[in-house]
Amino acid sequence: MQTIRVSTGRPYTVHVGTRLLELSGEMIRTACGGVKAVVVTDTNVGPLYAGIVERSLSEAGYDASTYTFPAGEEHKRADTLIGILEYLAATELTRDDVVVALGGGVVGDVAGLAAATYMRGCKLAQMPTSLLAMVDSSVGGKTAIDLEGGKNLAGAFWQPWIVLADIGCLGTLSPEQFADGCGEVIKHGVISDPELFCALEEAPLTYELLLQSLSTVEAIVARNIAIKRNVVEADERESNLRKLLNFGHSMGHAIEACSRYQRGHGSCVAAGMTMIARACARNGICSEDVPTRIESLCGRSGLDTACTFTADELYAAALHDKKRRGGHIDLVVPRAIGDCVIVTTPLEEFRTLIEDALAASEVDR
Ligand SMILES: NC(=O)c1ccc[n+]([C@@H]2O[C@H](COP(=O)([O-])OP(=O)(O)OC[C@H]3O[C@@H](n4cnc5c(N)ncnc54)[C@H](O)[C@@H]3O)[C@@H](O)[C@H]2O)c1
Ligand SMILES: O=C(O)C(=O)C[C@@H](O)[C@H](O)[C@H](O)COP(=O)(O)O
Ligand SMILES: [Zn+2]
Repeated sequence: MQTIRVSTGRPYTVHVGTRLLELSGEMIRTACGGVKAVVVTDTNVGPLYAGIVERSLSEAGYDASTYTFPAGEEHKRADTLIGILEYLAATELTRDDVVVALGGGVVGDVAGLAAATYMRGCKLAQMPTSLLAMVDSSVGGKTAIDLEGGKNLAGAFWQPWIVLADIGCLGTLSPEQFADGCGEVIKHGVISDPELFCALEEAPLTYELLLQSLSTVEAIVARNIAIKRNVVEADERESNLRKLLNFGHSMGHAIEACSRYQRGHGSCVAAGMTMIARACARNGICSEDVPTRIESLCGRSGLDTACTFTADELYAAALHDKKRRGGHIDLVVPRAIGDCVIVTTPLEEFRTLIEDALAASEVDR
C-alpha cells in the first residue's frame, strides 16, 4: 500500500492499495470518528462494493447504511443532492458523523457536496472506484453538481478526512471507462511531469496493463495523486496555480455540455487538450509535435480526441466556464510537454482559438 499525505488546511492521507474496501471501517473510524456512517453510491457500484464497505463499517462499530442513486453524469444534479441530504437527515446523521462517497467522480462530487452542506459540513471519506476518481476527483476537495447552464456550476471546496483508493475495484470497469481516466493522467503529464508523459509513450496505461500488472497501475495512480497533491497544496482554493489542473477543460467541459453529458469527462478532456494544443501550435506558442504527441498518446490509451461540434456551439457552452472573468477567460496553454502556463485571454481571441483548433483538425484528416 502507498500513502500520500495532503497538507491542505485540514490535512489528510490518501491510501492506494488492495483490500482497502475490507479494511475501510477501521481506517475511516481512525480518521473520522463519529457513530453513524452513510455510504453514498450509484446503481453500478453499489451492488458490487457497498455491501463490503457497509459490513466493514458495522464491524468497526458504526451504525452504517447505504444510499444509492442512478449512475451517470446526468444525475450529478440538484435533485440527487437533495435526495442525499434528505436521507442524511432521515438517518439523523450529525456533524460528527461520516458520509462515505463510494464510486466514480460523479458520486465523489455530489456526495462530497452533500457532506460540505449537510448541517454546514460533516465528515467525508472518499472511496474512489474509477481510475478517473482515483487519480483526480477524490483528491483536492472540489465538489460540485451540474446546472442547466453547464458543468460543476454549483459546488464547494470540502477536503475529505481520508481517501481510500482500492485498485482492486478497477477490474470491474469496462475498458472504455478505464480509458476515460487516462485523459486526466495524460493531463498531469502535460502540465507538470514530462517524465511521466514519456514513460506513458513507452508503455501506455491500458486495460491490458491493468490485467497484467496491478502493481504497475498502483504506482501510476500514486504518482498521479502526488502530482495533484503538489498543485493543490500550493493553491488549495484555485487563486492561480491550481488552474493548471484545468488544462483541456475549457474546451473539454464545452464538449461535455454539448454532448448533453453522454460523452465521458476524460474523453472530453482528451479532445479539449488536443484542441488547445493544436490552436497553440498554429499560433506559434508550441511546436507541432505537442498536439501530435498528446493526440497520439490519447489514441494509444483508448481515448477518442475527435470533436463533432461547431465553433459556435463550443463557444456558447464555454462562456459558462468558471475561469471566465468578464470579457476574458483564463486559458491553460502548453508551451511544451511538461510546461503549461495560464494566459488571460480576451473572449474574441478564445473564439478564434476554437476556430483554429477545428481548422487544424480538418487539415489533419
Ligand atoms: N472534483 C474533482 O476534482 C474532479 C476531477 C475530475 C473529474 N471530476 C468529475 O468526475 C466525473 C467523472 O468521473 P468518472 O469518470 O469516475 O464518472 P462516473 O462516476 O460517472 O463513473 C463512470 C462510470 O463507471 C461506473 N463505475 C465507477 N466505478 C466502477 C467500478 N469499479 N466498477 C464498475 N463500474 C464503475 C459508474 O457507475 C459510471 O457508470 C465528472 O463529473 C467530472 O466532472 C471531478
Ligand atoms: O482539481 C481541480 O482543480 C481540477 O480542475 C481537476 C479537474 O480535472 C476537474 O475536472 C475539475 O472538476 C474541474 O474543475 P472546475 O472548477 O472547472 O469545475
Ligand atoms: Zn477533469
